[in-house]
Amino acid sequence: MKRTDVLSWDDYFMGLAHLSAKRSKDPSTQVGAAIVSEEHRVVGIGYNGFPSGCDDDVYPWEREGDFGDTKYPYVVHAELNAILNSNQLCRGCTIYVSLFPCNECAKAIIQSGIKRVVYECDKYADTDAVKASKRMFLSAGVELKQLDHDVRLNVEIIHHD
Ligand SMILES: O=c1ccn([C@H]2C[C@H](O)[C@@H](COP(=O)(O)O)O2)c(=O)[nH]1
Ligand SMILES: [Zn+2]
Repeated sequence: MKRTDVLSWDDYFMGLAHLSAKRSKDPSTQVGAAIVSEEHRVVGIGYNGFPSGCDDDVYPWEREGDFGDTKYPYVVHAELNAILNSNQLCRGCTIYVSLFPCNECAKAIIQSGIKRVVYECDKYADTDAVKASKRMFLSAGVELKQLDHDVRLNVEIIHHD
């Protein structure tokens, strides 16, 4: 008899987004994103981190201070990295993202033709950035779906002798 208690597509791809987030060096918020086609093929994945060539031991991870001394002007968001890393057009795709996209990511998501956003955490829902995102997604007809549960990953690395 076949197994039936398998991961749903949504949990499977949210799990992939979480796996990607595990690459993030951001000490406070690690975000992962996975773009998936209508045929359930992975088109791109990403996490939040500094651009290539910008050494993450040199650039700041601070949240507060002068703007240029914080991470904010430098970090590439997970969603944008997933779009930039994509191996085909994102038109009609779904993006799975562990944190609701900010307004800058929302613009990139809409312009790349992504039609659906599946997300988990919405901890910045009260910010102007996320309010602007939701406004743009609504105008652009992008479907939003928040998972009603969290996908947890326990990745264990077992070293051989
Ligand atoms: O749409 C988004 C919004 C934020 N991020 C990244 C950018 C930062 O690295 C963190 C947020 O850091 P806080 O310390 O929680 O302010 O999340 C993203 O990848 N995508
Ligand atoms: Zn963003």
